[in-house]
Formats: sequence, C-alpha cells, structure tokens
Amino acid sequence: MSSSRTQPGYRIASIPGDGIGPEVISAGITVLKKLATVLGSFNLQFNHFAWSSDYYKKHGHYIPDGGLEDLKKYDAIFFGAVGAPDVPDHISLWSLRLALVQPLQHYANVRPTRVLRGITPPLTSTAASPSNLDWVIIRENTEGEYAGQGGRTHIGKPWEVATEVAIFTRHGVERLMRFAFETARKRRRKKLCVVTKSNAQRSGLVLWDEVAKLVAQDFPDVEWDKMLVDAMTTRMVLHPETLDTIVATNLHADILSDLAASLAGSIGIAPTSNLDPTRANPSMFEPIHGSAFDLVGKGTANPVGTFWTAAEMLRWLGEEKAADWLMVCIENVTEKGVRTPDLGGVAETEEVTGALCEEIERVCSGKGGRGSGGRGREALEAGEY
Ligand SMILES: NC(=O)C1=CN([C@@H]2O[C@H](COP(=O)(O)OP(=O)(O)OC[C@H]3O[C@@H](n4cnc5c(N)ncnc54)[C@H](O)[C@@H]3O)[C@@H](O)[C@H]2O)C=CC1
Ligand SMILES: CC(=O)C(=O)O
Ligand SMILES: [K+]
Ligand SMILES: [Mn+2]
Repeated sequence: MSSSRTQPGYRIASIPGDGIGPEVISAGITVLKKLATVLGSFNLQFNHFAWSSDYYKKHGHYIPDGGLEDLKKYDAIFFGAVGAPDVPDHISLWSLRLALVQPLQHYANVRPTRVLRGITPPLTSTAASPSNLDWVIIRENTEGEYAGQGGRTHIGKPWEVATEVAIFTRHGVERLMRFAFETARKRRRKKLCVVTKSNAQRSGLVLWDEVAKLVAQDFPDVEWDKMLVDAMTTRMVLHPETLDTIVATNLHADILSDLAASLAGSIGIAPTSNLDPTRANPSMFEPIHGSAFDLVGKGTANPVGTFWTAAEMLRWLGEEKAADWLMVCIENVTEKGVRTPDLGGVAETEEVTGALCEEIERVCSGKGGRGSGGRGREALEAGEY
C-alpha cells in the first residue's frame, strides 16, 4: 500500500451488496477519499468485493471459499446492504451479513442516534428535540433471537412444525453488558437503560437481567435502569430525554433502532458499527437501513447514514479528529438544507455527496471560517462543536 512512513494507512474491504447499497457505499467512498486527501494525515485503500445477490445468482454463493480469511487481512469492512426481491430474505441475510458478523464475532452492534443540525424530527409535538434525543443503542449481535437455532419438520403438511429458538449464553450476555456499561461510562450522562422482556421471556431474558445486575456492580458510577421492551417504545417517543445509552437483545434492538432513527428524522441517517471489541477481527460498518428496493436507481437514497457510518469507522480505526471533522461537515450540509426526500428535501444522493465534499474542502483545508456559514476549522480547533 501507499502509506508513507509518517502516515497511517488503512485497508478497507468494501462490500456494497444489493439495492441502494452500491449507491450509498459509492457516495461514502467518494467522501472518505476526499477527507483523506484534504487532511493528508492518513491513507485509505479500498478493495471491492462483489458479493451480492447478483453474484449469488451467478455463482450459487455469496461468500466464495476463502473469502472470510481474505477479509481478515483488512482493517475494516465497509458494508452497504443485502437483500433482493428475487432471493428469499432469509437466504440473503444469512448468506452474507450474518455469515460475516457471526464468525467475525461482531458481538457489539453500536447504533448512535441524535437529531443532526438543521433536521426537524417528524414528531415535533413530542419531546424529540435535538437537545434531548441523543442516544447510543447497543445491540447484541451474535446470538439471542438471531442465533440461527431452529428448523422445520413436515414441511408443507398441515402438521408442519417450525422452531426459532433464542439463545442467551452467560458468556455472550456478560461481554455485551460490559461493553454497554463501558459505553455508558464514556458518555457525559453515564446512564444506561437495560431493555428486557423478562415477564414473558422467562428463561433467556431472566438470565439477561441477572447478568446486567451483576455487571452493574463493577460500574457504580453508571446510573442504570431496566425497562420492558413494549413500554420502551413509548418512553422513546414521549420521554426521549430520560434515555442515553440503551442495551437490548438482537431482535429488540433491531426494532428499537429503526424507530430511534426515524424519531431523529429518517432511517436514512443512522449508522451501525458491528464491532469485535477484542479487535481480533476487523469490524464492519454499515448504514442501519437495508437495500430499499423501492428506491433503487432513483438516485434519491439518503447517503447520510453511510457518511455517519464512515465517521464511526474512522473513529474505530483511531482517526478521532477526522471522524469529528467529518461529522461537523455532515451537519453543516444538513443544516444548509441539502437533503434527500426522506428528510423533506429535494436533493439527490449525488448532490448531497457533492455538497459534503465541498464542505470538507472548505472546512478541513483551513479555508473555512466562522463567518462563512456552517462551522469551520477554527471553530473545530477551538473545540466549538
Ligand atoms: N443490514 C442489512 O443488510 C439489512 C438488510 N435488509 C434487507 O433489505 C431488504 C429491504 O428491507 P426493508 O424492510 O424494506 O428495509 P429498508 O431499510 O431497506 O427500507 C425500509 C424503508 O426505508 C426507506 N429507506 C431505507 N434506506 C433509505 C435511505 N438511505 N434513504 C431514504 N430512504 C431509505 C426505504 O425506501 C423503505 O421505505 C430486505 O431484503 C431486508 O432483508 C434490511 C435491513 C438491514
Ligand atoms: C438485518 C437488519 O435488519 C439489521 O441488521 O438491522
Ligand atoms: K445496512
Ligand atoms: Mn434492522
């Protein structure tokens, strides 16, 4: 790779996947390359993997032999989405996304949500204002309801039986709870809400609660509470200011995090990090949304979720400052009103991407100033963001 002795370089495996995945990943790579060029403090090298539903239809598999081992040579994976109208969703999801996060032990799925500058959340009559909707949802990502345990017998017969067994291991729950408490501890409010359903789910979720309580003893500085998942939806809508860090099971957090993104504006803005916190394997970064067949080819997919994802990826790689600057530039663009239709705007994916590249040039190359609209480099260096 091309990194000089003084510059860190990162090898990124990009897997755009299906539907709008390639549209938003291409936008994300454009922005990341721009940022790396303008800052000049690190190098990024992208290698593309064509693993997708089209590839599956040609080859009979999503991940070729040795593919997983290849991926392990990269510093991070930049993923779009998987899912196509002519492949059953459980085949596509299990053959690509879940076929990566499980063996790569991406047990912590991290989903921050807040109201970006300039965006008016859809439910303006509730409390979801920028100052009080600022959350991180930690989703258990390798077991629970998506452990893959189950099966079907007597297929097609009237007496057919199908099982879908949720798996909760003490090891899996404990490592996730530790990660969640640590995340909460690093945030200003040091608050954690443990989402559960231990009234109806009387085994796995009872273990979940017990382990949360045990782990909490090691974090006396974190204020925590417990909430049943059904009631949690109302708390998110009506009392967002009472929440900060949230930990939930694979299924519960999958649902709550789409709700969270929409409360903050749109499913099109939110990022996801699939982390192996031990760093034994490269972690994987993707927007929260899926392949959105309904938007494919229209050029209006919101790329902001992928841009925010790119910032989270840089942060995980150790490029904290670049991540902060990218977020400031993203919010300068949302504040200017260059937005896709899901956010009430008229801009296309390409226009938002172009506006962000211009903003990166303006702010990060030192040309930006406080008076020139949005926030500039001086403000960044003064810590005013
Ligand atoms: N991580 C992954 O790869 C995921 C894959 N999927 C797959 O994606 C396919 C479609 O699933 P859906 O349930 O429809 O979820 P989806 O997230 O693809 O779309 C839900 C709704 O949000 C809108 N939307 C999504 N992303 C957007 C963006 N960037 N900008 C503007 N609007 C956006 C879509 O137009 C649609 O109306 C399925 O095959 C599903 O299995 C779904 C979620 C995650
Ligand atoms: C598959 C899915 O919906 C997710 O990972 O969020
Ligand atoms: K995705
Ligand atoms: Mn989801």
